[in-house]
Amino acid sequence: IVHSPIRPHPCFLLVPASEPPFPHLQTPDRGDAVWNVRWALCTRRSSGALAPGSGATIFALSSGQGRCGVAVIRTSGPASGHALRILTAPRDLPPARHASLRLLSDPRSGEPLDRALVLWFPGPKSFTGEDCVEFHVHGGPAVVSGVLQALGSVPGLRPAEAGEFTRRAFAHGKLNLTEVEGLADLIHAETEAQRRQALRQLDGELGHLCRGWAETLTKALAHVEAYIDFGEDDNLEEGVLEQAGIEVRALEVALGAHLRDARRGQRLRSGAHVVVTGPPNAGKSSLVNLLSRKPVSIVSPEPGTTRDVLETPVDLAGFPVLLSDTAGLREGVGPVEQEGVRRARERLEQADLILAMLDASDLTSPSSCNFLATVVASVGAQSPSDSSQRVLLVLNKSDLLSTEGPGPGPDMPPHLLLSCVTGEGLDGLLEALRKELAAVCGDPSTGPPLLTRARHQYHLQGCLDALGHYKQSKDLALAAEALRVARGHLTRLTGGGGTEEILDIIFRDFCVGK
Ligand SMILES: Nc1nc2c(ncn2[C@@H]2O[C@H](COP(=O)(O)OP(=O)(O)OP(=O)(O)O)[C@@H](O)[C@H]2O)c(=O)[nH]1
Ligand SMILES: [K+]
Ligand SMILES: [Mg+2]
Repeated sequence: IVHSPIRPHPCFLLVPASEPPFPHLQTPDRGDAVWNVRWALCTRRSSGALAPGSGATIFALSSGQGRCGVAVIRTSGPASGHALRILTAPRDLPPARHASLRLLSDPRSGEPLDRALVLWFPGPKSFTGEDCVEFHVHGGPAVVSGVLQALGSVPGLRPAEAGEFTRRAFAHGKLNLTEVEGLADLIHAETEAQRRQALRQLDGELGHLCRGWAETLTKALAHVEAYIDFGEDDNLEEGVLEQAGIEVRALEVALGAHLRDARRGQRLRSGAHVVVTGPPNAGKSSLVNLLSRKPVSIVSPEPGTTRDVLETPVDLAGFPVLLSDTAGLREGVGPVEQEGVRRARERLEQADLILAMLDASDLTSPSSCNFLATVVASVGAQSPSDSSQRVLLVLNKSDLLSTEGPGPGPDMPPHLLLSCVTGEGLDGLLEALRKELAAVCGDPSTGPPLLTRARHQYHLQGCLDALGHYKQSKDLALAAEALRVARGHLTRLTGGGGTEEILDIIFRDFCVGK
């Protein structure tokens, strides 16, 4: 099988020249690659096995590429059971959802391919909701390609496209859209916090929350529609409109709270911006190298060594971070360094968290005092709410304190002592970073489920705006429409639709007409 990674390029099925399953086709010359591909395309058309459409059964290597201990090959679709039977002939289907040891052989030549564990998942109790099979084979490339070729020779089977198993799971209602996103994030998670957040989303927490909110809106809509239809009717319970108003206001508060947090989940997905700043020679580059455990920046005793902004992705205490080293802040220098200072200030404005660094043995120098008075004071003065920048003051070169200076006085703002040379104070700094990053990114092990994508934020904001229209509209029909728009945003967030449930609720919640 040659599987093109470029979508939507088709996958070519190469059938061994020795065993043409279609006698009316001419056998290609061995080793003639182009011929082989053309010939395979002919057989593909003749067999109809690769016809597009969800009726097809798909197969793919689901574990990573390359040599490994065990490789997992999956199939999904109606011909899965047939394929399993053919590859494990003469044995019959194993019991459902039990690992069974089977000899796999090529259905065309009867040649043994591997002794493997096979799992049979009859639909709908499977990942995709369709009949699925898993082959746990030995992970050598020859075994894997042998089994893939054998599967490709079974009529009705074709190689899966990227993401097709998950798409089928979504189509069969096994996962909603936010869960699909969580699954994608889980596969790509690089840090612990990212993994936790993705797992929570895959578990459906965000989807669950949205469904709860959508239900509230459906109920409010049912109240309003009942009032429109049966307002004159004595049998309608009193205060239905007031009840809808109360529910909408409570929802507005909840949505507002989540939207205020909106950037946090996205930061956790794509990394928080942490910028190291300070006067020249404070040891900023030394700290960046220490935190990233690699020589990202040049360190030297010469002030003004770093000119450009140097950024490096790091895992800080389990959080994904884009760490930037910047030029030391000072005035009255040459044009190149001045440009470096300009870039440093620009980067500082984009920071989620600022690591402000000073030389602890040089706190009384003009550059230190100036830095404390301008940068640290101005950032620290902002309210420490989640939307504003956060700052950690680090006093470096603590190893020089006893010998060279008196150390920080009592009026120094809250700070951490560190020595990049001896490593003293690094644990304390990492712990402080963990706390700050948990505030910047949201702590995925505790807080409410986070909005991890701009799409989530868009729909929640759309919902909130529509609720605003609801409150403003004097006409009941327009109010009902605003609720419908609001609810549409929530259902689209989880990838759903449908309006039928409203009627159900009208008749379940009310005793209209008794
Ligand atoms: N004693 C001691 N020296 C340190 C420490 N950290 C850094 N240094 C030294 O301080 C000097 C400056 O370090 P850098 O990391 O280049 O400082 P910087 O803030 O990046 O300097 P610029 O890029 O020029 O602004 C180097 O000679 C380092 O070896 C420390 O904790 N203790
Ligand atoms: K330096
Ligand atoms: Mg530097």
